[in-house]
Amino acid sequence: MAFDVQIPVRFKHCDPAGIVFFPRYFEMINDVVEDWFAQSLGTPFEVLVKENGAPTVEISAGFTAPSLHGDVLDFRLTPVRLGRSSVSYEITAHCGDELRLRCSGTLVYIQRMGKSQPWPDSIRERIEAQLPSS
Ligand SMILES: CC(C)(COP(=O)(O)OP(=O)(O)OC[C@H]1O[C@@H](n2cnc3c(N)ncnc32)[C@H](O)[C@@H]1OP(=O)(O)O)[C@@H](O)C(=O)NCCC(=O)NCCSC(=O)c1cc(O)c2ccccc2c1O
Repeated sequence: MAFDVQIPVRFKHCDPAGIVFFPRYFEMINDVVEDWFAQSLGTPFEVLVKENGAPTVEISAGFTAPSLHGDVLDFRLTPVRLGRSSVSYEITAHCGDELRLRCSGTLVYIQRMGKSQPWPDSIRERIEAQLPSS
């Protein structure tokens, strides 16, 4: 089961050429992950960060067509691997039928500013239920 969210391309996202500048895509990707935790995993980051964290340890992205101010991007996040303390995901963003980006990333559940920790059962169970093989 995937998590879907729309993000409109705003003036602040665009470079002087009028297209989304790539660091802004990484901010959008983080927004998608934050929304996934809040809306789908039952743990908003503002709650999670009180005693824990979830830093990204690996991320890669490919950009297949430019996005313009006013476009509405349909982001889809799919968790693809769940470990003891890590989760790997894939994200796509489309505008209409056109693929604009692909991304794969891994984040790790940690003690605040510390070492990796096993996922709490409440989060683990929700991610497990969303893995493609489930
Ligand atoms: C995150 C670390 C502290 C982990 O180090 P540690 O020694 O505790 O654990 P391990 O090395 O044994 O690994 C645990 C776990 O992670 C998997 N893993 C580690 N590295 C990779 C990798 N490169 N690619 C894929 N997977 C990896 C490993 O296989 C283990 O998996 P299991 O499932 O088997 O447990 C340490 O790595 C670290 O500090 N890294 C630096 C992280 C960082 O600075 N990232 C930069 C961006 S910060 C960021 O994005 C971010 C920060 C926050 O504070 C947030 C807080 C809240 C929400 C989001 C945040 C956020 O996005």
